[in-house]
Amino acid sequence: MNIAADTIAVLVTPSGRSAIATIVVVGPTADAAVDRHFFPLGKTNASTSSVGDILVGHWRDSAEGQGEELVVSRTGPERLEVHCHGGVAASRRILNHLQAAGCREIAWTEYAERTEAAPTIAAARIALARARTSRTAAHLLDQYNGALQSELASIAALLDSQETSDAQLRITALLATARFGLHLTRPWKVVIAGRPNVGKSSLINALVGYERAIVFDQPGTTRDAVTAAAAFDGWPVELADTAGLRESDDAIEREGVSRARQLQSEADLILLAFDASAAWTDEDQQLVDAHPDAIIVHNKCDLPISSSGHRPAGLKVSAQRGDGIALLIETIGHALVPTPPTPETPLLFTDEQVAALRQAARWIAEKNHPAASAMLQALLRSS
Ligand SMILES: Nc1nc2c(ncn2[C@@H]2O[C@H](COP(=O)(O)OP(=O)(O)OP(=O)(O)O)[C@@H](O)[C@H]2O)c(=O)[nH]1
Ligand SMILES: [Mg+2]
Repeated sequence: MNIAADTIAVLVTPSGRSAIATIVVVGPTADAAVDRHFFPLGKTNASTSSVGDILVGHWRDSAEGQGEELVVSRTGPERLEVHCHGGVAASRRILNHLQAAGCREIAWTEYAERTEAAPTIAAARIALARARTSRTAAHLLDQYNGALQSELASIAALLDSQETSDAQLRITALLATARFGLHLTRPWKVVIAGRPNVGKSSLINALVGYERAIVFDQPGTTRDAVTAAAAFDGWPVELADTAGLRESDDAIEREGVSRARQLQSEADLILLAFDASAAWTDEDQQLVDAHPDAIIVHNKCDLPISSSGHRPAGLKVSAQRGDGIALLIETIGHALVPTPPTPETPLLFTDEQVAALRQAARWIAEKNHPAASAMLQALLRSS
């Protein structure tokens, strides 16, 4: 049987462990490809089914016995869905059969791009699958429902009617959303830094609620950076515990300290931890001066607080007892997103969107309005 190559097969469920996997087969030869391997229990097969039909049967190739029992449903004139066992091997086997029957396999992301009405909508659908919290998903759902799309259309209309300064203002406002928007699919990076033995590992454990990092009463315990996924106030965070900052003769510890400094430079937010029961030192002050935007955390507040030295204001916590941890979590959430966007706010949430809008802004500044307009049109509509 000669089956044309413009029929596609795509796995639309994630490749994790799930009960059921769904493979969409769409194109002029979808029926023939499925009929090769699907043997229904009833009289109706893929070719003779009507839209809405759900068929139960077995999937096998000629060399196999019974094959796998599964369900095929017709969801369009040239569109079938195969619902099989959710294991990776089960869906792979069916995809291999469909490929051998002439279907072209594509990734679900490409399928989203082909089937959604516009690039920003497809991008939102792809990003939604990567959202880690319901709060980030809500903002992405707004974009899926057209918030960004309609803002881009308004800007394009302004450009077309020569209202370029308004268009420029709206683009600038949109670009300002990128810092937040890009984090909807990438966790904010929060690093806990401080001198050895102040309780950094204890803090990460208290913040994530389980024993992620080793806590020990010897300074220099944490060598390599330890990360944990968490969500604060609904914002996904990658929390990193790092080696205590000090000069050391130990090569491994030195490597840990250099890794700690590297992570600090990449962080969205730094928590500087100090031991409240110990005297405030010049080294402590140097750390605070080097990171003026950091959240200062005075740990071990269950012990008598040392009054020696000029200890700056900060959050008082006890990682060991849990005192102050709830307030610290709230403070982190607020520091990451001081003013969360209201529902339905248009947001830029991919690097491509940011690059395109920056380029459009440059073109408007250079008075090349047709190029800026074309850039927006490319974002608005699939080619
Ligand atoms: N009393 C008291 N002790 C604490 C508290 N937090 C940590 N400790 C103790 O302080 C010691 C060091 O704690 P860690 O969490 O390992 O400190 P660290 O900053 O990660 O240390 P390094 O990895 O060596 O840099 C341990 O003995 C902890 O039990 C606290 O809130 N109160
Ligand atoms: Mg540690």
